[in-house]
Amino acid sequence: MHVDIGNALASEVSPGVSRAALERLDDQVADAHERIERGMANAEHGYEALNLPERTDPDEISAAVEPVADSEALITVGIGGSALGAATITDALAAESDTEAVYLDNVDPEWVSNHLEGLPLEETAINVVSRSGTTAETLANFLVVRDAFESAGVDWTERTIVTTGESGPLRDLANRHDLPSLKVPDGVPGRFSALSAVGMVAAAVCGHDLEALLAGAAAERETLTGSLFDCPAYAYGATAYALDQRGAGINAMVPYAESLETFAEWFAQLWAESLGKDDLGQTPVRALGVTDQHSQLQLYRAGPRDKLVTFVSPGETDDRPIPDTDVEDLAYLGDATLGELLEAEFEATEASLAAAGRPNVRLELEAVDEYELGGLLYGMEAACVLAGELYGVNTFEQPAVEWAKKATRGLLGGGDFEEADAVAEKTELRVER
Ligand SMILES: O=P(O)(O)OC[C@H]1O[C@H](O)[C@H](O)[C@@H](O)[C@@H]1O
Repeated sequence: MHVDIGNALASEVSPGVSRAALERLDDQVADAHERIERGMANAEHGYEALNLPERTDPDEISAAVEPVADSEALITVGIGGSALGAATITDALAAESDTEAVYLDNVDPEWVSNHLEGLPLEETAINVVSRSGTTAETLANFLVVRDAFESAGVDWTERTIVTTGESGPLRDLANRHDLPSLKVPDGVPGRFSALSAVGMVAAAVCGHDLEALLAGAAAERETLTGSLFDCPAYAYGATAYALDQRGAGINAMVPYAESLETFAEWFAQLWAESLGKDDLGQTPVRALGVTDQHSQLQLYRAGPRDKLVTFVSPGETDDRPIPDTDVEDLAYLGDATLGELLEAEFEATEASLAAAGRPNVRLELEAVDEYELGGLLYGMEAACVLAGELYGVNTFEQPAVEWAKKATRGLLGGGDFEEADAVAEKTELRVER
């Protein structure tokens, strides 16, 4: 991954960060890097995630998925960090796989039923992922999926792989049915676990190259040094932090490839859950080039100066010529390809923001393949850990998410939680038709 922060400089945009300020920030980056290296060396909670390129064993994952390796479809049941990393990888590489990868993260009943109805269950694998093994949405969806397999006369125990923590209800279930199971590595929070079994079981079932994913991540790990000027990941994390400090409290992630749309979702969880605490943090927004040029660009170029736009350039992609036409005004299109049009729109949009003095940063991939994806995921995780150090927040916890979880359990009779009482105490000011 390369990063270009030229359009974040104060000489070009506002808010922007001056070269002198970046130099000063680099001292803080050096201190943060020392802290990060120490955390990695001591396998501390969270920091341990940055050791995954060396710790993850691709052979263990390949062996676990062996019985279902050639499945026509794969249902991954998980949510948040237990789904988005896997989905980012398999969505990005979908064109290279014959396996249809489906993710059941939501519990919208109609949506779940629609997904299950179209699948050839006797040729479908189930990948259940939950670090805690207790997440209501995941466990509920798994029970629904199991039931659908049983109703279709398919033995789900032959087709299921479990990835979970050392203990918990899902671990018990895996043991009881003797299911192939993998462990969520210790010290790795869900949103930092894409490069472990959590994200890579789905990739393995879909036939992707796990070693290349890890090699790309390992190459990015090699760039982690004490200076943002030598490390793309730190350059991104430090620039995003500095811009937030100067008023760009929103970070719009805009990949210029359909295949990377899920990456923006993964990034949103990483950035929001890791940095959104103590009244601090930068709000991630998901967008897609070129589509959202025609819906959101107006705001990004002319709205409040509270945004950083992060572009992701996918590098080399398959191309398709635009057929010639005898309509004179459209003749210029016939000389181009769809890829050239996409690239021109990307460069034009980037320039249009810079010309309006709006900060933007470019993440560059050479291609959307395993190696580059491994580097992108690792690089953004390292950027996030660095940003967390600069903000001074606890990057690896998410206490605010727990409140609604408890309230939900309380409402469903799953225990006595005072949070559930607050639901009944809601203030109403209804406007009725
Ligand atoms: O993997 P699980 O324990 O099922 O957790 C899944 C997700 O749910 C939680 O609410 C957390 O906020 C996320 O960080 C986590 O990734």
